[in-house]
Amino acid sequence: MRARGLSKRLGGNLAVADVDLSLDRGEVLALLGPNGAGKTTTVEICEGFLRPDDGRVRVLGTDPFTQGNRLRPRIGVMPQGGGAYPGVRAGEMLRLLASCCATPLDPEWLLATLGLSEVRSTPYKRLSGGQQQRLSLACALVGRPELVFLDEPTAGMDAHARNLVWELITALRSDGVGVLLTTHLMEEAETLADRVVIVDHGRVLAAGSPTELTSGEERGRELRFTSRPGLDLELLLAALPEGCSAWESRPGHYLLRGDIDPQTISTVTAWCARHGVLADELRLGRRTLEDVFLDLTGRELRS
Ligand SMILES: Nc1ncnc2c1ncn2[C@@H]1O[C@H](COP(=O)(O)OP(=O)(O)OP(=O)(O)O)[C@@H](O)[C@H]1O
Repeated sequence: MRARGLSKRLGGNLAVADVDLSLDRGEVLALLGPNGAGKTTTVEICEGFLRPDDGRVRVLGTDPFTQGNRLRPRIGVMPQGGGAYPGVRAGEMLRLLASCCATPLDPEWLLATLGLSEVRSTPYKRLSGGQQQRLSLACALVGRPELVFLDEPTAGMDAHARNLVWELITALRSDGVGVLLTTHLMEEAETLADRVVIVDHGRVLAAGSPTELTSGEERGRELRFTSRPGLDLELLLAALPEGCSAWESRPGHYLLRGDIDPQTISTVTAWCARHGVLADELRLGRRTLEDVFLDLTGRELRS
């Protein structure tokens, strides 16, 4: 899949602004961003449900909007919120879909893999939110798609169900399926994705593998901690070795970058002691995707 310069205006808002994406077979691409970032709109353009105002997208060699009939049998779509006739039973729905596909997966196998065997005879409306989500995923996969679009695939799931879904997505990748998923969970993007595209307000803020986004040799290590806002960093900076930088990334959140060794940590805690405050949540290591988002926008991903 290749998309270049996608833009879409919805209700006066620029929901998607000049977005580039690419996804190969056997690859997981995560669109990571907070609510309203434009993830669903971008995915719906790639699925062919929305026509972009600008830009071009090709999915499996087709234009998804004008050649949807050719494309649909080859892709799987798990929309946000799912949706089905309320009285239909889980197994019945999956078998019905399987009967429309040329070479379907075994519905019973899919139900078992997603932990749904025991609710195969339960009407859709009586399934929990997480079970409805998993059934929606099973429906997206039953036709053995070459490429799948998963919009917030684990939203509302408990940890056990989420792990089942993560394992299945990993297995899809091993089978050569391309997976485009949206998420606002950085753990999900970090665990599953080969490449992550961070979006906010419809725009791509950063793109790369989780390692590229979170490390980068030039950045060195990072030390983060929280404390009282507005601490005077002058004394700390003077005591730090050359090449270290320190700043308050947002009120009460302090960040040090550079060649951080045990002495640096001792300097930081001594500086805190001089201010009569505790260095809370002191954390040394590489950045998380959450940190990347915070550094780019000054906001938390979940906000
Ligand atoms: N049909 C619509 N009419 C007007 N504005 C819309 C419409 N659909 C979405 N928007 C707006 O477009 C922007 C992007 O929405 P979109 O649903 O693509 O974001 P998202 O990243 O998927 O968010 P979420 O995680 O909440 O689903 C938001 O500002 C949203 O309010």
